[in-house]
Amino acid sequence: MASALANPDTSALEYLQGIIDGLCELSLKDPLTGLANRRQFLAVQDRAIEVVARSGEPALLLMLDIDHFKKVNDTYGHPAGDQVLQCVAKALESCVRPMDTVARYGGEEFAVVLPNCRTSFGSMVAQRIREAIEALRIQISPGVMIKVTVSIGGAYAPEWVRSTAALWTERADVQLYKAKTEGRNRVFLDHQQEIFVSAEEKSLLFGHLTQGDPAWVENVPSELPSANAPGSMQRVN
Ligand SMILES: Nc1nc2c(ncn2[C@@H]2O[C@H](COP(=O)(O)OP(=O)(O)OP(=O)(O)O)[C@@H](O)[C@H]2O)c(=O)[nH]1
Repeated sequence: MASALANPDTSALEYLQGIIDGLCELSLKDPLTGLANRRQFLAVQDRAIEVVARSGEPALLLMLDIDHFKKVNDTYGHPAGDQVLQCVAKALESCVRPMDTVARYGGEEFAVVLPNCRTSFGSMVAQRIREAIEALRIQISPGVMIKVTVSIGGAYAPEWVRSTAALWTERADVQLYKAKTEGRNRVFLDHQQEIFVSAEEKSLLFGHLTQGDPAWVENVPSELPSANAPGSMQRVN
């Protein structure tokens, strides 16, 4: 955008395009790390859920949180903390495929959406990320090198339930919480093989059935258990 503004020969159309590109960049990227911001992350997550529902290809969501990050800020200062966030962001990007999306979820928390990630690879990928961060040596000032670790929680998008992004994130967050409470610098994945349907998900299911969506009629078992308390988990089959 800056170059478009600086060049007096730039046509009005190019100038406008520059502004639009700049605004898109601002609205989708985290300014500190250059990663996708939460807005873009949510869009990517929604797309991944659609693909999983249509193709059945498993998609993995990893939620990562830097361990004891407050200590980094308190000991070395906020700019050093920012530097750590930037280094971790770069390392995360180098660990995944171009088709995967690394996002800054907020503060010292990151998220990675991995479409088409076979369930047998999930732990391997997450451990590789954990090890890569542990191996980082971050120079925050001349002669001062620090290292950090991350805790990681992951969950696969349910394959036939058109789940919501919020519920998917919640399941990964439960695993992240486990990783934190079990000692940090570790990975926990939701290996739930059976499909559980919350009351909220069930209302989505019924919604589609009443609209007569044939894809849903094909996939839904003939007997669905009745919903009890709101938010209670129900097993289907
Ligand atoms: N430097 C910097 N710090 C940030 C930023 N966003 C959030 N933080 C800091 O991140 C820290 C998060 O601390 P806590 O939530 O206590 O978590 P923690 O110290 O990592 O501890 P655990 O997560 O339990 O391992 C706080 O000190 C925030 O100020 C940022 O953009 N830059």
